[in-house]
Amino acid sequence: MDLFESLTAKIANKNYKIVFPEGTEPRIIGAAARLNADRVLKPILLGNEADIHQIASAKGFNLAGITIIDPATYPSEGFAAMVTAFVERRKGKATEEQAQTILKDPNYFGTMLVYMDLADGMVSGAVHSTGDTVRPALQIIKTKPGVHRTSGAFIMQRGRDNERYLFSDCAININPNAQELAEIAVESAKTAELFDIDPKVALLSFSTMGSARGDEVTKVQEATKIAHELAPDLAIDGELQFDAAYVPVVANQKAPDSKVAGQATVFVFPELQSGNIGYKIAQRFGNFEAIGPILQGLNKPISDLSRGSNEEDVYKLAIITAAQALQTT
Ligand SMILES: CC(C)(COP(=O)(O)OP(=O)(O)OC[C@H]1O[C@@H](n2cnc3c(N)ncnc32)[C@H](O)[C@@H]1OP(=O)(O)O)[C@@H](O)C(=O)NCCC(=O)NCCS
Ligand SMILES: CC(=O)OP(=O)(O)O
Repeated sequence: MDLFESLTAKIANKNYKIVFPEGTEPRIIGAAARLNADRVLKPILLGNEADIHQIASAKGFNLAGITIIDPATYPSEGFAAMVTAFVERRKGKATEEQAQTILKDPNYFGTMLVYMDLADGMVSGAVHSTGDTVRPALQIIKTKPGVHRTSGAFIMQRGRDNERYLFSDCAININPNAQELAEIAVESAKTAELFDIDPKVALLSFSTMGSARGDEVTKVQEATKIAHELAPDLAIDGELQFDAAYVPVVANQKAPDSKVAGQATVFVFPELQSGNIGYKIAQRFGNFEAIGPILQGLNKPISDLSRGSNEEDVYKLAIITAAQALQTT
């Protein structure tokens, strides 16, 4: 079964509420209208109601039954409760006065709806940068016990036979150290399983099993060792060049003893430059559909779109976000 058919079946009838802070963006409105019409989930659009309806009617989108919340006119009691919850969560890092201003930002407002269980997940980033989209989640939702860093994974899929992989971290950690990279690898395996990918995890480098030297290579070697300690039962190996990880004949030559080389399904990049560039090359040259970034390791699901996303990407990432909610509700 197609991944999205199977995820849609899993979340059907759960009525998950997914909040979209960029409620006046046509790609968001279009995706929300479809998600609502398909009865996949309950979208909440943030923004000025008149503006949203005007854009929807110009584009022919039907918003009947969709909740619209305008943070500017949110009931004062509800806003006061939000301010109190935010100040308490930030523990001395924001005053009440600062909170009043911060919570006017739609990404903070939407994240607070999730934190306060008024929504089950959030999808944003079609207009905002990743930093502006995820910072509220890092500060408010925070990571699950035992996870130190959230990271951003992409499901990469292509073709009718559902060729599907996971790439990470393509979104968050600019230069993770060995410990952080190991944790990203282990979290990525869990994300892969959630989306029906059998995790065989390759820690990528420009070196395969010591073929080159340098601090960058040592970091990946150390991360592989730590990842083995963190998850001894996981199929995980490194350091591997991409061809050694992906192409069986190259794997035979470069890493003949590896149980991952040549058959990797989860590709962990050594730092963000290569991760972000790598997924976009596979997407734009390789015709892979890139769904994400899916934020891993957070207490509740928050997803960050690429600003290059289209309506279909928004639709699919909302389904992924609701599917993550299955794990947390
Ligand atoms: C994600 C990012 C915005 C966070 O940067 P930042 O806001 O400057 O982070 P700070 O160091 O000020 O930390 C802010 C808070 O987030 C937390 N945090 C930062 N990075 C985190 C991570 N990876 N996981 C979990 N928490 C994190 C900090 O602990 C801090 O929490 P606190 O305020 O409760 O103490 C930054 O790492 C970044 O810009 N990454 C690249 C994003 C990007 O452009 N990607 C490419 C396109 S997808
Ligand atoms: C994930 C990503 O690269 O996001 P953007 O294209 O918005 O920078």
